Amino acid sequence: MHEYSNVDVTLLDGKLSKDQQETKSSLSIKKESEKAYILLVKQDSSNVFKISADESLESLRSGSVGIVISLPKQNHLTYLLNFSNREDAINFNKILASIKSGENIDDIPTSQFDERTEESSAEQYFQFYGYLSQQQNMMQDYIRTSTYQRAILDNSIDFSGKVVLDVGAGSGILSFFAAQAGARKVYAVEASSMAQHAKTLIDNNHLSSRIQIVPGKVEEITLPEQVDVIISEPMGYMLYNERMLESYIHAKKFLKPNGKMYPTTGDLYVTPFTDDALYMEQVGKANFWYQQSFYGVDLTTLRDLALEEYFKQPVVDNFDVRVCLAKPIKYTVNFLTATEEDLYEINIPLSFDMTTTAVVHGLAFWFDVSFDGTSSQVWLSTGPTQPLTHWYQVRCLFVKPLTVSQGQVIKGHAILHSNRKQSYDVEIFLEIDGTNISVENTLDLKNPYFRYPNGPAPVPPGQFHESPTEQYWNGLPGEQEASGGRVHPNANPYSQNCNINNNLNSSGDYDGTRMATDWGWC
Ligand SMILES: C[S@@+](CC[C@H](N)C(=O)[O-])C[C@H]1O[C@@H](n2cnc3c(N)ncnc32)[C@H](O)[C@@H]1O
Repeated sequence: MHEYSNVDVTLLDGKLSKDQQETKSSLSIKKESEKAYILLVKQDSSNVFKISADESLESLRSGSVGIVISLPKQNHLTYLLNFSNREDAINFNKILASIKSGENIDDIPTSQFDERTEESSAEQYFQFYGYLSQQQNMMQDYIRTSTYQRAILDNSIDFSGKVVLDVGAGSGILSFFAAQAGARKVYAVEASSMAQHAKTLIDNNHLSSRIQIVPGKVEEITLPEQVDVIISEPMGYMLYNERMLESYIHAKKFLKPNGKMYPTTGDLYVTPFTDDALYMEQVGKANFWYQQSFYGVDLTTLRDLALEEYFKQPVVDNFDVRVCLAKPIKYTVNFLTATEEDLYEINIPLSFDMTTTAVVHGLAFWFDVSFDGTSSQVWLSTGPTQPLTHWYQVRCLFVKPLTVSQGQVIKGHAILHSNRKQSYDVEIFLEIDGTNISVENTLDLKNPYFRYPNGPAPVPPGQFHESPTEQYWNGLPGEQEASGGRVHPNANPYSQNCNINNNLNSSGDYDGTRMATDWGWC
């Protein structure tokens, strides 16, 4: 069934009685005995009309939220339906078009989410988020959760007495922060079975009068009122994985004019990197298939395919920022102004001035998001110079690296093509400017290689410009004075922040979305 709330209806030839002209009715398209019907129901549950939706029905968009429908079989009665938002009007019109073209109503996707998602992907995705352990994994990412709490509490002026929508509430943790900041009402929308657990937490924290769980997908639920603020944590690997940002943007149909979005902007950074160890590791794995007599079997014909397969996997881990070869390029999305369509294909033109001669093995990615509150702007960064988060950083390798000389310019692009697996195919291309020497690859962001970092990222070789032994011993306590009290030049930037103890889930499997990690406390 397809449902739309808060629809105003007007009979254009004026025959609709005053009683029938009840505003804010709910409209649905239903199937009964193999026939599709449009049903308009008033708030008191009485019917305004029930008409059969078939090929004879005529419809026309009128403005951004209006649709005129005309019923030739009923003396050309003509109604103007004004929807509460543009998305609903577009969706309703699309469904009418499908019905008129003879499509079975059961085969028509019920929402924007369904339209862009394979059923099997959605099933696995929401099953994953139904586990308490997965919610815990995110909640225990201290940098992530603390930054959200600071962003909300530092801007309590945006929340106090306000109505808030939490998109993908999970455990409800962000809804609790909104309540702590004084929100009058929070609608916590959650599509997985975690919704029930969140309700338990809300009841037990005596907040059921202020936080209301709304089970379901944000694309498919209705709310009784428009909201002042939308909060969410929709970021996946490389910012865009999971395609949940589209659900976050979709939720703007519930936002009052000039409402706020927490987070407000997302910046994806891209830069070329060099890392022989990573490159050789991937080639080494594929070289297993070079064997001519593995238990007496010749495997060699599959070696090239294996290489292709390994290099299709984006690598999720952390690295020392010195593997980066140029200042990163930034691609910004403002969630207040972006549309869902803007995220279908993300095209990032690239141009880097090489300040050193190097072998470029691929492109490195990370992201920052900002919370633009009225009192203060707060940032959450997943960059290699910042404390590690459960998003790590992501690197996409070329099968053949590119050797570039100092002073040369490399140009190209990174294009993220969305797919129906709630992820992206990542197309990367680089060319040395003024030559025809280029490299390219297309990777599958849905299937990354988790290269679990067990401690600080190693310093790239060749970074010492003084004797490391002298530096170390002169830097020991008691030697501070002798060394001029300088900070050890190769101090691990993370060691002061967090001890990260990563464990894969017990089966060692990739869990489909975010890696199962066990976050140690700082
Ligand atoms: C990354 S988790 C964040 C959970 C929680 N907000 C937090 O910060 O800890 C995303 C949550 O959004 C839910 N979700 C994803 N897409 C959704 C959608 N379209 N509608 C409703 N919930 C969704 C998932 O089930 C998951 O629990």
